[in-house]
Amino acid sequence: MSTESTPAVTVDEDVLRPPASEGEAAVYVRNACKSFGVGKRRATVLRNLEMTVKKGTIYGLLGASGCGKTTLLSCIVGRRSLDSGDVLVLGGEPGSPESGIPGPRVGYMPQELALYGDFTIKETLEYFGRIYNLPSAFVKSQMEFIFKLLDLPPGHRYVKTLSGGQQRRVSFAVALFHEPELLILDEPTVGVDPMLRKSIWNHLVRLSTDHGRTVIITTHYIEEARQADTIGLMRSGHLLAEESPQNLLATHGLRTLEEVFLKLSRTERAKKHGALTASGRAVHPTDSTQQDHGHDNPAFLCTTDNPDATSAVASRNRTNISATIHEQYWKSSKSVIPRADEHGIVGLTFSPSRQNLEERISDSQTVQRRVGSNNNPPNADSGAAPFDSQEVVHKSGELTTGNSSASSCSSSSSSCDTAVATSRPAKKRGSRTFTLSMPSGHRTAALIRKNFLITIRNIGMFAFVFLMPGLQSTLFCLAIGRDPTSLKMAVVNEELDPSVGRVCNYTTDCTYSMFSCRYLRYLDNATIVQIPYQSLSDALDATLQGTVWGVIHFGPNFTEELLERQVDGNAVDKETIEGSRIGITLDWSNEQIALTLQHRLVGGFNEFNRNLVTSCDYQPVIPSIPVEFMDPVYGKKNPSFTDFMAPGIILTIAYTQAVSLTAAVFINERKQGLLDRSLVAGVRTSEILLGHLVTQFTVLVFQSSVVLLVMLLVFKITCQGSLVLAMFITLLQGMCGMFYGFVVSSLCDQQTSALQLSLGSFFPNMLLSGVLWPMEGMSIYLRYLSYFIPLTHAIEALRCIFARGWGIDKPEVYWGIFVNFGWIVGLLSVCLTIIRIRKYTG
Ligand SMILES: Nc1ncnc2c1ncn2[C@@H]1O[C@H](COP(=O)(O)OP(=O)(O)OP(=O)(O)O)[C@@H](O)[C@H]1O
Repeated sequence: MSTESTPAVTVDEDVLRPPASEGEAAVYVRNACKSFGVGKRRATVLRNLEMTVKKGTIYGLLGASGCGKTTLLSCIVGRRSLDSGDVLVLGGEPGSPESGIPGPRVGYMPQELALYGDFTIKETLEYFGRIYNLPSAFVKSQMEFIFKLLDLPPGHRYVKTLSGGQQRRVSFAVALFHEPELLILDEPTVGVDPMLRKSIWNHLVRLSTDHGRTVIITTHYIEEARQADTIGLMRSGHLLAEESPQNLLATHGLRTLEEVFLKLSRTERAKKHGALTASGRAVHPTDSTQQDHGHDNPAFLCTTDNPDATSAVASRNRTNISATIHEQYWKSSKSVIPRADEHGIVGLTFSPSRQNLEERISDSQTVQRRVGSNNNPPNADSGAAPFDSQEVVHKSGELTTGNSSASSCSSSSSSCDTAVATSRPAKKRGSRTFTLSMPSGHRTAALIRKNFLITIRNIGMFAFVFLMPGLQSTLFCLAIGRDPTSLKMAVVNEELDPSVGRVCNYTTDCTYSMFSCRYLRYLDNATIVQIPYQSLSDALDATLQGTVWGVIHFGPNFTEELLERQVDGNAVDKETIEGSRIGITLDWSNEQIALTLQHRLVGGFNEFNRNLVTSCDYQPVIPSIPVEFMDPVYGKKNPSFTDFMAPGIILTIAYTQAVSLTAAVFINERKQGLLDRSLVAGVRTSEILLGHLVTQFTVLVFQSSVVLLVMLLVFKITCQGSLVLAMFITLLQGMCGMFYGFVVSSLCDQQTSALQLSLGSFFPNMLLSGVLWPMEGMSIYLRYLSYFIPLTHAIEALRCIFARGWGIDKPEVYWGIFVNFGWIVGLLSVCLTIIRIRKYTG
């Protein structure tokens, strides 16, 4: 690899030290037990497993599918915890600052691809470079090197367009990229051709022998593991052997590792058979070495195998084991200080005291040199800021600080050894160091950038985010709340001559004799389409057939009877009343349409009546009722249903869009292994949440603005009050949806269950919150329930702003805001609790 382009940075002289001495252990596992499931479904995957990975060596972990390799690795990188037993990684328990896990001291390649399909190869490496805060010069030179080493396709190629083997190589490149002290690779050579496999192994050997890196690798190609320093042959959750390949072959007198593995498996099966026969239990003849589902050999029973084991015994065992392991570890290990600092990468470093650290920093300032090879990826802050001030550790009342380049400049490892050795006995098992961690700026910025890029690059997602809200609000305004038009009504006018088809010859003449025709003129033609019928029976039949929505019927003497009624007032007989009646028969199967027709027919009669008085000087046909509706206090006299529904629709769009964008964020990343990779790299859940929060909030502001603009400007929905307040309530509602989405996303493992939970919230929200129908129409019990729904109060508040022009001083408005805030805080707490319980914490 070229050394020309590497920048001058501050590093420790000790960084390029030779491989670690025999006694040093990078990973130390004792009595590891791990089970999945509960009760009868409980399956033990790791059984009292013991493993020692020496520093500066390659450890090949081999075993049949399902024997627990991935589970073991996930416990080593701290993504899962053991039921009992201990793991020490680089001098500390995973998750403790001493171990450097999570953080840049470890490079982890999970079994899943763990890549963003919408990133190019170059962007992928740059992204992880940003996560690790690597300087751009280092990223550039390292990229050249890695592209050549792994024979990667051109950097502009999108990951999703690569072949399976190419994608695995990119995933491998990510693990290698920052040149970590410990590489944990879960099947990196799957789907890789033999030539490239050889070059990968050569590179791993170079990393361990020349630069003292430690590698743990699982592979199904047993023979390629000959190049490893140590091989762990794993079966049924424990190691059958842990030896160098040469020793294994020599001891068993066999030619291949595969033969050794089969021999050991058979021996163990025979032991198991013996043990079970002795205990009177049958062994299934098809028990295979190829498919490993655990076994019941009492010799390998973990405490967790026995569900009845008392917690006291388990706890006592654990304490004894813990005490022993620590003693053994610190005896066997040379106990160098954890070396995140050795690489000059930002990381948590345990140090016995602030004073000691400061001494080391002051020493280090004299040791500056140009990096001779790329095995020491420097921190972007190298030489400028010795401390990553965001990573501050409180331990036993002391303040110690995570350090990048500064502590890497410590004068010598032996002084560090002394420092750690003296501090070690003070460490109490189980008293996990409390880490005060503010979200880091560079990681959060990288996550936000990543979220935006993914949103923009994914066409489906882009359309959903940027076009959907406008489309939804347009569709709502066009489809909902408008009055129905072109409703066919049969007209049977027996005043007219049947021989000419009973069609009115309209005229504006006041003396025109037929009131029936005069009335029909005042009907709203846009709403009612009049279809003449010869007889009442035909018209009723047409209504029964669904051809028309109803019938308007005038008797043969309609005009005379009406005039008689006008003259005689209340003294008319029953026959006159019936003869002067306009008979309306309606199809009420569609209430909204029938109500519209009723409204128009009555309205038309009022117009006809008024016109007779004003234009033609007639007396009113019927005396008007003594009720008059004055101008409304709020709203319009004839509001459209759209006005009523608009606030609810605006808030529903904001809520559902936010839920649908966030409900799957963790699920996707978790399934693809991206969450594990990010968390092992040192990304914190708070940063992931913050990253999504910033991205989604930006999207939400855009979406809410579009919805309000479409509704208010394009479709002229009335807003009497403050637009800023309306926007604020819409954003709050969107945030409720966002946090509900985060809860769903952290709770569900599958997209289908996330979808069900999201949809499950949509309908109760919609139906109970008063979006579709006034709350006053609900039963009193249902109303109480609806008061707990976040949408209910927000809709009420927005309606008051839109229709009444009220401000924040009114209880209806500020109550809507309070309730939304309450929901946001509640949902955030639930989300954080789930994350903590389900161990997504970084
Ligand atoms: N979350 C889980 N819940 C239940 N069982 C699990 C879970 N994860 C793993 N297992 C089970 O634990 C066993 C060991 O799985 P693991 O993935 O560790 O095997 P492996 O040796 O890595 O296999 P492979 O080589 O095929 O990847 C398997 O039987 C698997 O079904």
